[in-house]
Amino acid sequence: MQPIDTLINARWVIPVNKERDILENHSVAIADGKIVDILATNEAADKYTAKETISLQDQALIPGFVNTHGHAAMALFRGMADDLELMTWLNDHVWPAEGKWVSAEFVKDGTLFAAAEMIRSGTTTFSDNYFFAGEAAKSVIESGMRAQLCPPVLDFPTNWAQTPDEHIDLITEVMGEYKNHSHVRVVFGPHAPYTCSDEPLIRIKELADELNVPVQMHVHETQVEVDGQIEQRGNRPIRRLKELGLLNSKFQAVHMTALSDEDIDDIAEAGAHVLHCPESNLKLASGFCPVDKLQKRGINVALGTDGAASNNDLDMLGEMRTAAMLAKAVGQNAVALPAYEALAMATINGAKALGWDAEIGSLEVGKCADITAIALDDLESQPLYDPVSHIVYASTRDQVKHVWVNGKHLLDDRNLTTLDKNAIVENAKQWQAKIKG
Ligand SMILES: CSC[C@H]1O[C@@H](n2cnc3c(O)ncnc32)[C@H](O)[C@@H]1O
Ligand SMILES: [Zn+2]
Repeated sequence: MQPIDTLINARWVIPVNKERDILENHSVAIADGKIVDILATNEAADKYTAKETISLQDQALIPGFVNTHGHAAMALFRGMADDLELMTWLNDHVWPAEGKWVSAEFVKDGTLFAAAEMIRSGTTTFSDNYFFAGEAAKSVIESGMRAQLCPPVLDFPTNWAQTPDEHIDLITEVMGEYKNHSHVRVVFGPHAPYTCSDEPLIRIKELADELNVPVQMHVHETQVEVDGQIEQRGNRPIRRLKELGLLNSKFQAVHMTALSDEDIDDIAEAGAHVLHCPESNLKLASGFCPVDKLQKRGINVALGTDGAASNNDLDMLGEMRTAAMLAKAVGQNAVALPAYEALAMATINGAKALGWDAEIGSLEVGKCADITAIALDDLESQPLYDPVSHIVYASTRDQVKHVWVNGKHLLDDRNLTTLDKNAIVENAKQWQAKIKG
């Protein structure tokens, strides 16, 4: 008998591996935060003595969701400015509000608030494109989640820094603090082609190469952006980034609508990743990312919610369903993005996009035990022919019952173990009262 920390028995284990397996009546054995075995439940009891055994009847274990793009602390602006197109939303509402309210305290509180929502909807790793990254990092660690932090660089002053160089210096400082951290990675997050001139982008490219870190950026969010950049700089945004040397296999391009065939060639040749945020794109009427076309060119497409101020939730189950539906509509092809591929987009593709796939993104021996359990026992999940179909097309986040990160139980039968839900709700209400004035 081999000693382990945790044995989870489940009706289904969906590893999201290359074989696209669905394993029935299987168990996941965990020791030192890692998956050490996945085996039939009737064999597990004879092989392992676990400090803790958890049996989940009619629940499915999947890899924790990887939310590849968002602005966590903006959860405190949820519902503040709805039903607007991107530039009106940013210029007339979001940027003025950020100028008034964003601070170290706002980011600490907002990131904890967002982390609580993400854990309760099955996300184990997220990417955060926001200011005061040092504060965000502390909240990530408190929550027990993993995060890629990509603090922004903009041409204009923000509450975090006055100049592009000051933004970059602050980013490299936080990067140094969290070098080799197991749960936090810090990368560059230049905001967008229309807010970043060549000079800071060239400096970011040089530093990213030197430090071997990714770059994440909003690119081709709308047709208006593309047309404006052609007029202002004589180039399409993706081509400009290629010419500046930024487009490579560590580049994470958020949104990617309004794409020409040449844009797709540029992304495919570079091996860059596309971070698709379907609900934010729909709500801001930004445009459509041609997911099916990109995947057929071998481009890795991952999934993100964007911030709760434009989505308006941080729910990867909902995002996955929307992505699967929208891919069919945009591709005019009902076969586009089938259920298992949508699940892969929300898990292993996200891990690949963040360069974290050696450790997370699938349930495989040797990987970290970042696991989400979804209940499929209630009326809404019957009859059940295929658990993956139900997870993608017929499940809601209240069905997320358990979440583990690195083997640590962060959500236990829908109760947060690292965060105080009532205190977080109270704190969010206080921010709302202040912001509303
Ligand atoms: C890059 S982080 C800081 C910056 O980005 C703004 N932002 C939030 N959501 C979006 C979006 O969908 N497109 C462009 N910019 C966005 C956020 O408010 C911050 O100012
Ligand atoms: Zn965004």
